[in-house]
Amino acid sequence: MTETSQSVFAKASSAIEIERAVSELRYGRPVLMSDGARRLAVLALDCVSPSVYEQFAQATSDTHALLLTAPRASRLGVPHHGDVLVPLAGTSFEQASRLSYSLGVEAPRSWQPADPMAANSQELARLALLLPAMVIADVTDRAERFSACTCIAHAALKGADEARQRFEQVVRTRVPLEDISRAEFVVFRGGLAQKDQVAIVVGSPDVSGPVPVRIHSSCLTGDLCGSLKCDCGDQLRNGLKALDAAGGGVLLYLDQEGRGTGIGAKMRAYGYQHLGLDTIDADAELGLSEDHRRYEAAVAMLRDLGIARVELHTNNPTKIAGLRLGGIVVEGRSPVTGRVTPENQNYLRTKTIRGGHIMDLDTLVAAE
Ligand SMILES: Nc1nc2c(ncn2[C@@H]2O[C@H](COP(=O)(O)OP(=O)(O)OP(=O)(O)O)[C@@H](O)[C@H]2O)c(=O)[nH]1
Ligand SMILES: [Zn+2]
Repeated sequence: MTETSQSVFAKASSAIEIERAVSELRYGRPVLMSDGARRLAVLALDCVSPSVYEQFAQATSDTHALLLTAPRASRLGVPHHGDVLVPLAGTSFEQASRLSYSLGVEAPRSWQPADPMAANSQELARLALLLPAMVIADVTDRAERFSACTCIAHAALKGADEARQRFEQVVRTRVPLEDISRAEFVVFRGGLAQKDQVAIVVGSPDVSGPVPVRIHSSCLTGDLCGSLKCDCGDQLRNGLKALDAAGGGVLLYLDQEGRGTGIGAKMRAYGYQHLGLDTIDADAELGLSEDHRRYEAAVAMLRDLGIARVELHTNNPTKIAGLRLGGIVVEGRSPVTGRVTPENQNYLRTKTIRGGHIMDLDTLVAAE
């Protein structure tokens, strides 16, 4: 064995540190973040039981604080443009949970702007598909109480997504699909703390020219169950048909449930939408910004399939920008529409007005 091959597994890379931290947070255990001088203990409120929260409060001698992200702080009326920390001394688990994501809560009386390391802990929540409700304490002078916890370097978080976008094909095989002449599912594995991703190759696209490509974010409710609350199911099936009609293309089915926030957050947001909030404000109540999706995985999959130029099937300008950022040439755009229903009309209107989606909703409504 050479020295080089020994060292590969001897040293934890930034990506490994992050994946370990993500896993620990999901199991409700604290992680330590360090910048060399300071050590912060971080706990994801979304995953802990009241007893673990109380243990954490004790171990930090009640110096723990709650991170309120900028969207949540703004919804609560905190007069600061940015993330803030709210001291939690004497605050129960239920009170902390209400403060981080319930409706109709009063603004906290005491808060301070979050320092960059505390604020960046929300990156771990994003990767873990958890609400960014992080309980944080500076434990520099009592780090031994957390010696059993995974520790990550703060610097590891910056640029980690870009650094870890290597994807490998695992398997490629045919799947007969209704109304589609020929389809192959190509499974990719890799990325940072990500599940397997799938590219559906429809027909035999000519990769020497611009390839018709649809980037579809997973939507359990719409894709699988025919939910009327969004247009995803129609877009998925219409998208595949459009690629077939174009003589072949690729649909990237990305593991990005709830615009990259996860099914738990999406269902909480639906609960708030039933009470009258629109899709963006509902996410903001949960501390989430408008769109958490990233497109490095899409770029890597396209490159692996030999595709450098695309005709993108989307109404979402962010997807176009995401591919361009990764060096894919987007030569054109085709709209992808689904049925407009009484249940999804407000959602589509919000995406158009507040989200910048390119959609002539009035014409679509008139055509129904
Ligand atoms: N957080 C949140 N996510 C939602 C909501 N409704 C739908 N989604 C998610 O939004 C995403 C929609 O993805 P896409 O079908 O790719 O749609 P898009 O971003 O509108 O872009 P195009 O369809 O390409 O125009 C899916 O991940 C859904 O799960 C919602 O109310 N809240
Ligand atoms: Zn949907």
